Formats: sequence, C-alpha cells, structure tokens
Amino acid sequence: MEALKLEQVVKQYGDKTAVNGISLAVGKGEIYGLLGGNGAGKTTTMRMVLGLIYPDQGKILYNGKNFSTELQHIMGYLPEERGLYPKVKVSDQIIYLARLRGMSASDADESLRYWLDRFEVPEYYNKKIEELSKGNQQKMGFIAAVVHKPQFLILDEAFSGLDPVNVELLKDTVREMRDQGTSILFSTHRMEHVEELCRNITILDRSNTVIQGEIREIKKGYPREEVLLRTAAEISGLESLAGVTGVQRQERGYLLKISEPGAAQRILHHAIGQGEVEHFELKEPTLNQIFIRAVGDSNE
Ligand SMILES: Nc1ncnc2c1ncn2[C@@H]1O[C@H](COP(=O)(O)OP(=O)(O)OP(=O)(O)O)[C@@H](O)[C@H]1O
Repeated sequence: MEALKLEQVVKQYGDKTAVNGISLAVGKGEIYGLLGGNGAGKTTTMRMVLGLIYPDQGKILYNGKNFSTELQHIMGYLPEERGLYPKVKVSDQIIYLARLRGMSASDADESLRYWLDRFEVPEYYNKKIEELSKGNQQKMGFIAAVVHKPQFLILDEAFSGLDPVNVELLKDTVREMRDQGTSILFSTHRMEHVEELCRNITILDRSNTVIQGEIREIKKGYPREEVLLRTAAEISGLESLAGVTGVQRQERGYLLKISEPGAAQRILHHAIGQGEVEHFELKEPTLNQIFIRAVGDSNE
C-alpha cells in the first residue's frame, strides 16, 4: 500500500483553481519529486498534505487512512521560506517543536544533539538563529523538520543556500532517511537534484498535472536530439550533414543537435573518417530539458 495517496485533489481560492485534480502515490521509503513552474500549485499541494488547508474535492490518504491530528506527530516539513524565529535559541525552538510533535524533552534534546553533531556544528545549540549564516539557518530548518523522526517528510527547496559540500551532506541524509522507511515529498526547481534523488515525479503547470511517472520511462518518450562527440581532431563539414541542425565546438570535441536519429550514424562515420573518436554518445534528454519543453509547450 502507498504511504501517501492523493486522488483527484482540487483546491480553489475563490475563482482561482490553485490545484486542479492532482493524483499521485508515494511509496513507503520513496523520495517523490513534486515539480512545477512558479505558481503551479506545489506549495498548495504540500499544505494540503500537511493538513494545514483542506481540499475542496478529492482525497488524501496516509497509509490508507484519512487525515487526523495525530498524523501531525509523524509529519515533518521544511518550508521554502525560513520558518524559524530569528531571535530564539536553536535548542529552545527545535526542542519546543519536537515536543509539540509528541517527543519527550530528553528525547528531543538527544535527537537535536545527534543532528548538530552530524552536521558538525554542536556549538549552535546555544546560538540564536539570527546569528547563523543563511546556509546554516537552512540546516537548522532541516533539523527542525526531522528532529522527531517523521514518517512523512515534505521538503521544499531543501538545499537552497547551501554550499556544494553541505548539499552532498544533506542529500546523503535524505537518502538515509528514505532507506529507513521515511516517505518524502521533494519539491525543487533544481532538476539535477531530482534526477539524483527521485524515481517518480509529477510536473505541474498552472494547477494541472502535465507529466507524471518514473523519470526513466518519461525520458524514453522523448527523442534523443543531442550527440556528444569527443575527439582531439578538427572535424570539418559536420554542419553540412543531413539531419544536423546545430554544431557547438567544445573543449575537446563537439556537441551536435540533430533532427532525426539517422543523423547520429552519419556523424559517427564522418568523424571516424577524419580522426580518432574517443567518445560518442547519443544523449538522452535531461529532466531540465523535459521540464522546459513540457511547461513551455503548455504555456503556448
Ligand atoms: N492564499 C491564497 N489565496 C489566493 N490564491 C492563492 C493563495 N495561495 C496560492 N494562491 C494561488 O494559487 C496558485 C498556486 O500557488 P502555489 O503557491 O501553490 O504555487 P507554487 O507551485 O508553490 O509556486 P512557486 O514555485 O512560485 O512557489 C497561484 O496562482 C497562487 O497565486
């Protein structure tokens, strides 16, 4: 059974339909990507899953059951905008939040210290949020979302403001929580993070679902339109080959745009005739390209 299931969920604000019949299912121990352009309906969907606002139509089920207030004890939320009070000490507010979700003071304290050690910042225990840098405030927001060991975790732009080392640290943490059975709804505009972490995704555009499914399968539905050719040789005449619509010189080789699959073979034969080919690849589209195409198309 799915840990989290949305069936034809609709949310309206007056005349404005913010979410227009979204259905999706997140497995136990799965990281699910909820994507979409600005104003597409992601935050509204996340807020409904959290029980902060109610759907006008449709159903949201948690392990097959309807929402109940006890669920708030097993949900964690990292909002996009910082949710912690700047003037309050890290320990005071994170322990307070953990206690609201049913943890004892001593368990909350132990869990907070574990996470501060894990992020190699035990000294933040006594610091006020406003004394920390933006990236470190983000880490404290993450700790606030996971301190009570949630079964459902909602992460909205979880890596924003973090340096590359901390992004990796947080990614590892998210994968570890997934492996321990936490179901994670992961929302971001950074498609490369989605490719690394999620198997299934939904892309929303102006309140409608425009793409849904397993990333691997979605990619199969798109033509391969780029060829990467690595070679130290100068290859002349590439732009004149049939089906080649663009040639970009790169540090060591060429990136070509093609309009039909046969062009890839022509490029390879042509290049071999002029020098040694070190690497040849018919590239599958990136999620970023798919996103731009889907959201761009539907905006037309
Ligand atoms: N409280 C509200 N009252 C009226 N309209 C709202 C309210 N909250 C959101 N909306 C509208 O609903 C739509 C979806 O907004 P939402 O915040 O869910 O988008 P989003 O996908 O999270 O966007 P972003 O990526 O920009 O954060 C938008 O058109 C927005 O203006």
